[in-house]
Formats: sequence, C-alpha cells, structure tokens
Amino acid sequence: MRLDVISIFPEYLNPLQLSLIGRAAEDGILDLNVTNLRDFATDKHRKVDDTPYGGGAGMVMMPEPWGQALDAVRAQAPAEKKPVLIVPSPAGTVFNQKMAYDLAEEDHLVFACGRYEGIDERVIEYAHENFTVIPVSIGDYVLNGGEVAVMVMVEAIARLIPGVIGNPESLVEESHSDVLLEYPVYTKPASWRGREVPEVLLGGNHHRVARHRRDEQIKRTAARRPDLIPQLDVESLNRRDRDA
Ligand SMILES: Nc1cc(-c2ccc3ccn(Cc4ccc(CN5CCCC5)cc4)c3c2)n[nH]1
Repeated sequence: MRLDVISIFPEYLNPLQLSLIGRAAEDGILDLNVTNLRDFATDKHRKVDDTPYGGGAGMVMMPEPWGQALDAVRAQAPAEKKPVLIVPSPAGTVFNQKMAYDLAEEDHLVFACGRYEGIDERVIEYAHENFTVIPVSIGDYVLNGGEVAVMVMVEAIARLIPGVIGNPESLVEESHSDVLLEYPVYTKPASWRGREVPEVLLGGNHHRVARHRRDEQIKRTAARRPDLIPQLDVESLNRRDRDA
C-alpha cells in the first residue's frame, strides 16, 4: 500500500518511521510518503493561509497550494483507480474499525492534513475529480489540525495489512473486531502485591479459559459500553449458556 500525507508539519509524521509501521515501510509492505504543503506555495513567503471570506476568527488554508500538492501526489502514482483522499475534519464521518478494515484494502491512501480553521472548501470539491474523497473525524472533540488524526488512522489501518504486525492471531480477538470489548489480560507473577490472577487462567482447561474470557468481555461491555449492547445478539449468548 502506498500512503501519502500532505502537511505543513511533515515532521509531525516522523513517529510513523518507528516500530511496526516503520519496519513495514523498510520491508516495502508500506510505501510511506510525506509531502510538505509549503513546497507548493506560490509566493516567496510560502504562504498557505489567508483570512476567511465572511469574516470570523482564525485563518483558512488557501486553495492553490493544495491544488498543486494534490495534483503532484496524483501524478506520482498514476493508476486507473482513483486513490482515496482522507480529509481529517471535526465534521467528518467518525472513524471506526470497519472503516479501518475497508481502507486497509485500498492500494493508495492520501491524507490531507488541514490546519488553522480548515481548508478552502473548493479544494475538497476539486479533489473529487481525481480522488474518492472521505472527510473523517476521529471523535467528537476538536484538535488543532489533521496530523494527529492521521497518526491514529494510519496505525489502525496499517496494522490490518498482512505482514505489518508479526502475529495476525492478535488481530482476531481484539475489541471492535466483534461487538464485545476485550477481556482483561494477565502475565507473571501469578501473585502481585496481594492480587491474584483469576484461578481459571492458571489451569490448562482451554474451554473454561475461553468461557471465562467471554464472560469478562460481556461484563466489561455492559459496564463500560452499554451503547454496544443493543448490537449484541443476546439470544445467541443465552443459547450458548443453555448449551454449555
Ligand atoms: N476528530 C477531529 C478532527 C479534527 C480536525 C481535523 C483537521 C483540522 C484542521 C484544522 N482543525 C482545527 C479546527 C477545525 C475546525 C474548527 C471549527 N471552526 C468553526 C468555524 C470554522 C472552523 C476549529 C478548529 C482541524 C481539526 N478535530 N477533531
């Protein structure tokens, strides 16, 4: 997968060179490219923002640097299929695990990191000519720009790509891959500061361990995320209890 990130703070994306994402880039599984929007500014002061039409506080990102940057990125990876352009925004579709799975199937993802009060809307309209454009929010809170949102999305997406994380097994049981939240995890020592690991986990009965973990998932989901419960197929859970 090719990933392009356009930002006025390219160094913000440096952590993507670390750890598993960094190794996947070295291994050629990910082709990560960061572009500095200022390289496409048209004046000697490399201006990328200006005052908002209609007044209001703050500045808005000018269209022309974005137009040139998007054209350049599109030209670097010519393909008959339009790349996906993800535009982090407080007003976007909220990112979730299903979106991460869907985006992990794409060949080319481009991320447009806005700053200030956002990007001139005509850039988003123009981008539809060469991209499949998706405004995406990572949650109902306001950040100062798109870079942090891109870090969140790249991590959530890249880890689903085969070869990026060592043990694909760990992708199977995690939260949000089904509706329930994940169960508590433990490691040595069995007794720590007077607190014990649940007895059932110390034995080797895999059936009992699986049942214990599922019960913990249900308890934790009911306690922390009751909003997820309606999606739960309670009938099948009850049936499981009856059959056990
Ligand atoms: N999930 C999530 C994503 C973001 C996010 C993503 C990209 C940008 C680019 C700039 N900002 C700062 C920003 C944007 C809009 C307003 C609201 N203003 C009201 C009137 C015009 C605009 C304030 C401040 C971003 C924020 N925040 N949260």
